[in-house]
Amino acid sequence: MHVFGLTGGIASGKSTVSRMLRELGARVLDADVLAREVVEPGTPGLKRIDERFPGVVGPDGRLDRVKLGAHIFANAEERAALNAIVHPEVRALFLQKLQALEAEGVTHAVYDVPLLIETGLHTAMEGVAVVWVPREVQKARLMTRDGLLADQAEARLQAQMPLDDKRAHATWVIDNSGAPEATRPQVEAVWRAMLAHG
Ligand SMILES: CC(C)(COP(=O)(O)OP(=O)(O)OC[C@H]1O[C@@H](n2cnc3c(N)ncnc32)[C@H](O)[C@@H]1O)[C@@H](O)C(=O)NCCC(=O)NCCS
Ligand SMILES: Nc1ncnc2c1ncn2[C@@H]1O[C@H](COP(=O)(O)OP(=O)(O)OP(=O)(O)O)[C@@H](O)[C@H]1O
Repeated sequence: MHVFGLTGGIASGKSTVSRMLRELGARVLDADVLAREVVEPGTPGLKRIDERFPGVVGPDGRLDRVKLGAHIFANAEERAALNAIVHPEVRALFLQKLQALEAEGVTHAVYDVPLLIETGLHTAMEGVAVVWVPREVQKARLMTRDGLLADQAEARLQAQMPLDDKRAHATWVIDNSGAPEATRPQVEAVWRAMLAHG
């Protein structure tokens, strides 16, 4: 199995690129989706979160994501504690999903992970695509999409590794600063390059 990483920054267009890859026939595993699955009601992951972060599991037995998000995005130590619970579970589920794809006969898969480079996982990938836009474009799209003020958008940008640093780890840089029509052919070229492996 050939596995490639896809990453970017907040509002850089990773979801847009992931959708284009799927349209081309790529099988894409999404770490954000896996991270939701491992904290479904009744999972050992949710039990550990409930123990470590009292009050974030509601009376319905579901994780209050807004509450936990407000808590961990404001505090690096608490964020690390959450990561220590969730990331190993995500890793195990990823390997399980990968095996299932392999059993289906899939030879090339893409793993879409916002924190791919921050967690060092990029070194385990056969290649890494980084969705890049200039910082001003990133900030403007973030403000528009999430209805944020400039300083709120700035705080979120500052919680992440800058895209200019991420691109230094890229096998392929997808420049999403133009119209989607300008991004699509780049995504096609990256998918062709991925398929050329193996
Ligand atoms: C804190 C939680 C409950 C907030 O949930 P919410 O539904 O509001 O956000 P969602 O999960 O859709 O994430 C949105 C984006 O936030 C960023 N983000 C999420 N978790 C983290 C983190 N631990 N550190 C830095 N950025 C993060 C990513 O860019 C992600 O794409 C949730 O993000 C979570 O459980 N995070 C820990 C797991 C994790 O690290 N997930 C990221 C990929 S494995
Ligand atoms: N090429 C483009 N031109 C104009 N707008 C775009 C383009 N690509 C994406 N956008 C818009 O920018 C915003 C961010 O894009 P998208 O949601 O794909 O980013 P993302 O990297 O997946 O973000 P996050 O990780 O925060 O979920 C969206 O509102 C999207 O519609």
